[in-house]
Amino acid sequence: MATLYYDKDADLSVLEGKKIAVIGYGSQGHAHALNAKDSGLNVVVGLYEGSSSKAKAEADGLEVLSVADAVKGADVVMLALPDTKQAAIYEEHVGPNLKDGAMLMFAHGFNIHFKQIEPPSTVDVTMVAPKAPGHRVREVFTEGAGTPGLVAVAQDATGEAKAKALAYARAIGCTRAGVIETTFKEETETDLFGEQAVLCGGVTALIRAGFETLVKAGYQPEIAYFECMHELKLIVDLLYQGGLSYMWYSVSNTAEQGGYVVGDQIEEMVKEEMAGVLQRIQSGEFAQAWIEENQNGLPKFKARRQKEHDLLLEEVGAELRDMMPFLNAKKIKQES
Ligand SMILES: NC(=O)C1=CN([C@@H]2O[C@H](COP(=O)(O)OP(=O)(O)OC[C@H]3O[C@@H](n4cnc5c(N)ncnc54)[C@H](OP(=O)(O)O)[C@@H]3O)[C@@H](O)[C@H]2O)C=CC1
Ligand SMILES: CC[C@](O)(C(C)=O)C(=O)O
Ligand SMILES: [Mg+2]
Ligand SMILES: [Mg+2]
Repeated sequence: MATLYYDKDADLSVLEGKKIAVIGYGSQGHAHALNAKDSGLNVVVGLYEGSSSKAKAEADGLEVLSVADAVKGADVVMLALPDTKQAAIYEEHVGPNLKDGAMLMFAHGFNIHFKQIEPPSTVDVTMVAPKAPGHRVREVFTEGAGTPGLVAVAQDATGEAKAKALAYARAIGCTRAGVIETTFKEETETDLFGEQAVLCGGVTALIRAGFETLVKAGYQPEIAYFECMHELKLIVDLLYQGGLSYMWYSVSNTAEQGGYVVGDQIEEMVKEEMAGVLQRIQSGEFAQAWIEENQNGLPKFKARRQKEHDLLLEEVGAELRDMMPFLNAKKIKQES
């Protein structure tokens, strides 16, 4: 049985009056910094000169310092930086300025588990990994709720690492929903597997394949979009609220019967592939390839991102979302 922590198990006062440095102000960083500030903690943000996030953080009422100055004297340092940039930034700006007894934190275990960062024995090393995209971590918090998270301690130099990590989890709203105790290894491997095989890779593959099958067969792209993408959110809402049973209860019996028959076929087709995906994560093969792709300047990653952006699915979807102002549709500028 998993060990779960809620607000009642996390004492925020252990971090009150301490300097909390959130390094990076992207998806996770902005949510951590703002939620922790709203929880009454003393937060500064660390960014590089010229960062596009700097003006945003300042407009949000946060003090922005260089990474080195943010880390100096900090009691807690959360590395909310892209995984593949963390090691170099740690080496140059974080490690040399980290005080003894500070807590170095991660939102994902990649760099500790794959040994890209090896902190000194004088600091606590912990993780609070929200199981949600950062923008939702912030939005849900402002609605008075929270996103679930995972907590892990890799190194306990002070004897207080877990209490401080739980206090941080409370400050960003995770203990409102439930925080599960884990290890860096378990978080890293399950997170990579989830995002690759199910949440991001798996789901988008099903959407693209469904959309393209219908369009190729001559059906209107707008109908294919509603069927394979828009309605997915409404189905997922049912899963989120009541699990598989509530979703099956809400859809028609015809959908349920077809869903079982075809769903079982698809499951059979992907299970072996999924085992391979997990094996490549566990062996470090995925991590190594991803680190090398970054070292080469991301040619394959950028080409694949452009291909996704250029899909008919994306063009049709943007037009339809524009007709539904209540969606608060988001537009992403494609980097060159
Ligand atoms: N995205 C998510 O929802 C989730 C992410 N995580 C983990 O959280 C961590 C952060 O990921 P994510 O939030 O996606 O990252 P983002 O890419 O969204 O944000 C990265 C931030 O780091 C800044 N940055 C980049 N280079 C430097 C530098 N040299 N010095 C200082 N700041 C820099 C960026 O600035 P600029 O804007 O100028 O580029 C940006 O503010 C990762 O470990 C990730 O695995 C965990 C759970 C979910
Ligand atoms: C599902 C993707 C994720 O793991 C997350 C939002 O939890 C990430 O790395 O962004
Ligand atoms: Mg995740
Ligand atoms: Mg992830």
